Amino acid sequence: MDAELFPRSRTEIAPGAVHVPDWLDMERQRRLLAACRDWARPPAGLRTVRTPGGGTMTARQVCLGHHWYPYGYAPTVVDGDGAPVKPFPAWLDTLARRAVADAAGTAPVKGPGPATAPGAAADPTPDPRVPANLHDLAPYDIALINFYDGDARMGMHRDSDEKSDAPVVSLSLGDTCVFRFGNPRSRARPYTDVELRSGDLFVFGGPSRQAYHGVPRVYAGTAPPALGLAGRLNITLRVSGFGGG
Ligand SMILES: O=C(O)CCC(=O)C(=O)O
Ligand SMILES: [Fe+2]
Repeated sequence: MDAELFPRSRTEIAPGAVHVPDWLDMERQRRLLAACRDWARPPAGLRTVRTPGGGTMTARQVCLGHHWYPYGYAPTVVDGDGAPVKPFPAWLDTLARRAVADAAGTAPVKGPGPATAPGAAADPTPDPRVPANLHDLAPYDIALINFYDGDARMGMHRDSDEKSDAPVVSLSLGDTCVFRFGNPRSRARPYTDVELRSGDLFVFGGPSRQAYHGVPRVYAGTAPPALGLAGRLNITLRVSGFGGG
């Protein structure tokens, strides 16, 4: 869409942390946005997250599969309306596996393959582009969907409440942000600031699975007009490792 002076390309930001620009085309972005709008509805919809210190997170959030709250997971919205968390659909697991394969650079094809309609049953046949070892990964079963509007941002943190070291898959829709990706030891430098735009994929696993990361800035009004979203949505897909579903 943009005529870039320097085209954006797949980049390894840190060991095991890969940025794949423009992974979702506009049609897939629209479908994912429509799904997010459904998930955001009550019950168990978009909520403001309160932190134990008495503060609130500026990004509002909705979860699928397992409900995240600071700092753990529950089957119901224990810090909200108490409703059961919405189910994690099989098509998001398929999408996450394709994302991991594409980010690893083991799959020649860019993009998530045939569009999978939200709500559609997952295709049971293995995707030939997904390397065999990915089929051994436990299913992705958690989605955290963060909505950033106004001055929303997210402080440096680790995704450490899961019991699996499977890579975290992050998809961005809407406004461009600065995604700060650091190291597993501290919130401080070294870190790298990456611009995440609508449709971009970011995967972090391996030695970067426990790296600190955050969103210091969102550029309001930068979403592609064709998407029809004011603000930014981020969808992070994770493997719980909790066992027993
Ligand atoms: O919004 C983002 O890009 C990051 C979200 C995130 O780090 C999280 O939900 O744990
Ligand atoms: Fe995170």
